[in-house]
Amino acid sequence: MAPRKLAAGNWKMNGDLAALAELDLLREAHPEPGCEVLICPPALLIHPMKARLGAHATAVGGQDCHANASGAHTGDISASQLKDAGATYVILGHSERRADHGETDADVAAKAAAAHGAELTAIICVGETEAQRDAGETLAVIGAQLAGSLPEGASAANTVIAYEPVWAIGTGRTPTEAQIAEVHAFMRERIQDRVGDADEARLLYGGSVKPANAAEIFALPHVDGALVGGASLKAADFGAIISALEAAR
Ligand SMILES: O=C(CO)COP(=O)(O)O
Repeated sequence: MAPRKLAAGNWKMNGDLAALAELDLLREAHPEPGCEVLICPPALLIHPMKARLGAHATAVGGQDCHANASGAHTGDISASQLKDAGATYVILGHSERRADHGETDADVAAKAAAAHGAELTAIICVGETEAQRDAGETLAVIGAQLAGSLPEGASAANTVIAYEPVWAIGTGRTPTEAQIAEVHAFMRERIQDRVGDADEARLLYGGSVKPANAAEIFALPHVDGALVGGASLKAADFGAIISALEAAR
C-alpha cells in the first residue's frame, strides 16, 4: 500500500496565540482533508493549538525534544511532555537545529529513540549544504545522515524522513525535479534495511515549497508530501499546498 500522504507545517520560531486564528480558516477550507495534515508550532502553542482544532483531523507536533525522559535539563522539553500537550509528531535534526545547536546524527538518533518511546512519530530531517552539492557529495551526505540519525526500532510507522536541502530553506530556490527525484529514490532504497518496509515510509520534501510549485513536487516519484516552513504560516498558502497534495497521484 502506498504511504498516506502528509502535509506538514513547521512554524519554526513564529506565531503566537493570536496566530491560531489561521487554524479556523484552514478548518473551514479543509473540513475533511484528503491527506494527513500536521502543524508543528513552537512548543508553547501545542496545547492551545490542539484545543483550537477541536475534532478536526489536523495533527500537532513539536520541533525538537530532549533525548532523556526527564531530569535536570533547564530549558529542554521531553518527548513525553510533547505527547502530554497533545503532540503526536516531533521534527528532529532540522538543519537549523544541527547548525544553531550543534546537533549531530547521534544526537538526532537518541532524540528519535526518545520520541518513539513516548509514542511520537519522528520526522527526521536530512539535507546537503550548497557546498556539498557543488562538490558532488549530496548522496554521500544524505546516506551518512540516514545511517547515523535513524535509531534502532525505527519503522515505517514511527518514522518519517524529510529531505530538506539546506540551500533551499527559506531561499525561494528549489532543486530541479530530477534532483529531488534522485534523492528520494536513493532514500527509499537506503532505509529499506532500517525500517522494514521502506515502501510504507513517508518521504517528505522540504525547502521553499509554496502553492506555485507544490503540484510539480508532489507529482515526483517517492515524494509522499512536504515539510513546509514559511508557507505554512498562512492558511491560504498552506491550504493550497494541502489541495495540491490531495490532488496528487
Ligand atoms: O525548513 C523548512 C521546513 O522545515 C522549509 O522552510 P521554507 O518552506 O520556509 O523554505
